[in-house]
Amino acid sequence: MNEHQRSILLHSASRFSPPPGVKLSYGTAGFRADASLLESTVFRVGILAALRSIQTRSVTGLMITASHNQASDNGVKVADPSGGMLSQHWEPFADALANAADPNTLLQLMDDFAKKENIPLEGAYGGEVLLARDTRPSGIFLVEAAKQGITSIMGVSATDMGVMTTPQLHWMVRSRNNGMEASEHYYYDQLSSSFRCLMEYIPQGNRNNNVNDKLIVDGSDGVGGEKLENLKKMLSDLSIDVRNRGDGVLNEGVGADFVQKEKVVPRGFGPVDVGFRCASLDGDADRLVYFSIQSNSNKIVLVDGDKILSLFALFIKEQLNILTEEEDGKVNKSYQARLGVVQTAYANGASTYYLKQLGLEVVFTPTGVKYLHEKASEYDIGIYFEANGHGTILFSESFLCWLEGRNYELSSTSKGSEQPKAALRLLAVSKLINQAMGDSLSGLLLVEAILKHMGWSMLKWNELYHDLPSKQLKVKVVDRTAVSTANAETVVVRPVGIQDAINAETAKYPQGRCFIRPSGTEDVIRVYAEASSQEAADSLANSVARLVDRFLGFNATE
Ligand SMILES: CC(=O)N[C@H]1[C@@H](OP(=O)(O)O)O[C@H](CO)[C@@H](O)[C@@H]1O
Ligand SMILES: [Mg+2]
Repeated sequence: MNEHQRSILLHSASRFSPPPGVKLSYGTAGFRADASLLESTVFRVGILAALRSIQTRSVTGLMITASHNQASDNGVKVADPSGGMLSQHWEPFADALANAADPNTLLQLMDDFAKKENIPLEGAYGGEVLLARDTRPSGIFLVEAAKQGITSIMGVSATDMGVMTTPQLHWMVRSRNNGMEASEHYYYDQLSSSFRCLMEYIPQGNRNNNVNDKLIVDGSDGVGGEKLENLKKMLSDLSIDVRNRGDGVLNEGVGADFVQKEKVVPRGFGPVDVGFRCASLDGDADRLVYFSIQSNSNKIVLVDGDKILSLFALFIKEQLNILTEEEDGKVNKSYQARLGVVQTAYANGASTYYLKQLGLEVVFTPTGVKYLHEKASEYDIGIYFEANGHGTILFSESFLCWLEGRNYELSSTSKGSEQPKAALRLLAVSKLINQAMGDSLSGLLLVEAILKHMGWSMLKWNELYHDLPSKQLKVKVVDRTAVSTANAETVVVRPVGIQDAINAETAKYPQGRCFIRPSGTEDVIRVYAEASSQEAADSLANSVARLVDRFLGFNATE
């Protein structure tokens, strides 16, 4: 890098020293920590996003959020030009940048990386980073640190999009790079118009089925509530009551993570809501779960990401079947779309069984949406979801091209039949559902449209299959990196011996399944267990947690 660039960087980096003794890692979802520790990290991620923009000659994104974590935490992550997560091969560089002890080390790292990756640092190529934050107050000063980082790279500008949901920011990055308008208005417009299109093609018999029509949404006191309020104004076919819009404490006793893990009624909901369809978003609105409240109790019936995935898969499969069937019942061989479903080991075993029974191809990846997203993008239509409610449907370019053509053909030859409607429905889904990442707002509209299409109540949807009882625990250990896993995190390869012990324990339980893995966002080992009864799942999880403690705990005996 030239002297001018060096001096700009040395000057700005000297104002953002990393907190001593703190080692951060990019993890499953970027850097996360107590907000007071993050200023230098965010500054450096600003540099990273700027370099990525120069290298790819495209717009990148920087999002400041700690999602479902407590309000005092914050975090930062980069959106790649596609709108997806930062390319995995940049993560070690992200770690090194964040942990560089002083400005000179930082510059040396940048020099080496820029050489290796062929990134010109002389300001010859302009770049741009879109940045946004969630509603955390600490986001205000962290955005400033990010801007300093971005603009300390010559030729790169920072465009502050303000307070946005994480999926909105990723959507905007993707749109900009596809040459489309990236405004928030256009985002709402695309979602609401494709939703209207889906409603228009609802089968006749189900149009006026108004049972339990109101949807009540818990906004987790985060960014999603307000955004949903805005979106709502553009929808006429849906009655939505938005609660927890930001007056209470973010993520405290509310939100998708709380509802999914605790399976109890979130704050702001009560007995008057029994019988209604309810949904929870998380703090940055990239997760969605549904639930209903059981009468006279604090308990809920949870309809999680696995069931949203199942509903989507069923609908997509139905539309594909209509579209590829010839009038006389034979299958049209012109295009056999590859439909794939992607889950993680946390998916309830009953959902996997159900999806396979439907004849779908189901594959597994490690936890973290970057892995699921990548896998799903290998299909013509790839549907992925984590049980916690993060997921989306990806459509390949070649499939969309074929679909556009088929739609054109059908609109002139088969007017009025189901086939053109199926093509239009699939095209509408591809516009409604966020192609950059899981998005609770677009996911919610698609769930609502499909329930209307099927004429189903939430109860009927929930009856698709019955979840196997499960239990999740966290165990604090001396060093969670001592655990390494294989086969999409279902088998522990290190420390030696623990997997045999887990197997022996699991074998004692009918329909037992259990795995452990180090969390990518918290300093814990997670234990997941499933069995034929809740007592059995609890007991299996507890015994395996004890095993983890024996092998890796503070008084380890193995
Ligand atoms: C069991 C669980 O819910 N794990 C979550 C959690 O990751 P961990 O690596 O398990 O901490 O946060 C991730 C980011 O939000 C999310 O992708 C993932 O599904
Ligand atoms: Mg989130």
